[in-house]
Amino acid sequence: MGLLVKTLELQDFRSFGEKVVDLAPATTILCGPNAAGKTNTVEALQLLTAGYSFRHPMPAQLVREGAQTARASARLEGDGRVVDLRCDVVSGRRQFFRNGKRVQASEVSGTLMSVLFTPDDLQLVKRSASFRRDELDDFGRQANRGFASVLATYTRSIEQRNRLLKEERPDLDLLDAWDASVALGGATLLHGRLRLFERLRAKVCEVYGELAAGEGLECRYLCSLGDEALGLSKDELRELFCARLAAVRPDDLRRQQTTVGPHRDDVAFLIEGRDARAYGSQGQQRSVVLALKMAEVLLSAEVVGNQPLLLLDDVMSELDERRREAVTRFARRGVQTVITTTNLGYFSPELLDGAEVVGYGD
Ligand SMILES: Nc1ncnc2c1ncn2[C@@H]1O[C@H](COP(=O)(O)OP(=O)(O)OP(=O)(O)O)[C@@H](O)[C@H]1O
Repeated sequence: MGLLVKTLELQDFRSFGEKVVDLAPATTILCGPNAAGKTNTVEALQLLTAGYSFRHPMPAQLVREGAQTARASARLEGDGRVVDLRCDVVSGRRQFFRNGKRVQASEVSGTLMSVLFTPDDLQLVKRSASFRRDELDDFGRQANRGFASVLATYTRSIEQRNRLLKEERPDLDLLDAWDASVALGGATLLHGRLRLFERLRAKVCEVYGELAAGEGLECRYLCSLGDEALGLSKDELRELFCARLAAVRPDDLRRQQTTVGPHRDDVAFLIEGRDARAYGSQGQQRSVVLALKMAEVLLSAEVVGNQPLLLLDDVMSELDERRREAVTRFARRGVQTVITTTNLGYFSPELLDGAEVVGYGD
């Protein structure tokens, strides 16, 4: 069965003074009018399970206006275990605790993974490459504890290299040193990202086939180091990255930025061989995103050996009936799911039947 969230407690968190929500083992529907705090609740659940929030707030924004500190805590139970997760916001800093012991945000995420799906995600195929990279990296941060620090180290070295490139007369010895550091960090990041992508790819295609009556989907990782990077070892990737940095150096100096590396990569989705970004209908693009989210749920279960928590924020109103039914079937497969809505009319009688409805607002 694995770990399930039993209770969420919020104190001076976002719009709440005090709030306690008991979650059902299967589906909990948070229903209420706009601005009632439904997304704030989902945000707290994501923070406690993933260690970050999709809204990327400054810590102080999590504290209720007029209060000094905020607290979100969750009790998880399952397999004879009880785990208490807590996030305090004190003096503008977030502090995470597991069973009362202080831990890093990256350590929180290994306890129970979560997959969040919001209406903004439905644009994922159409949006710029950074959104697709972030989707992979956010998943990677939860799936592998080391991934977050590898990503942070690489991002810092790219920032430093770019800063140097922007100087009037960049010190070329220093640039050599940054190239070595960018190549090392970038190779580690790319290696981890590609392994994750490979595992996710098979599942996305399989789920898409089910959603779109057998229509064929192909997912490709578009690597700025070239297709020869795919399948290389970490050391080989570092060598390739070093060579590419040397080759593009004149261009990088002119453009004052690093033009190759995992921070420039993208993911392409091809439906029946045609790029979904350029040619896909809105419905096809939405099915790709839905398949991606479902694939993340399936892969989370494999990675941590526990079904993840599925968070669906106001997404049902954005989906047509066929895709809502697909989500409903998925939610009924034994994945603990929290869904927010302003209107229960979007839910089928089968979903409502097995769900706990929690009223928000008036
Ligand atoms: N730090 C804070 N202090 C006080 N109120 C806050 C804070 N942060 C957010 N809010 C309030 O929380 C409310 C938004 O809550 P939330 O986004 O959870 O609404 P919702 O129920 O999901 O609404 P919708 O159905 O429109 O998406 C807003 O009124 C906002 O002003």
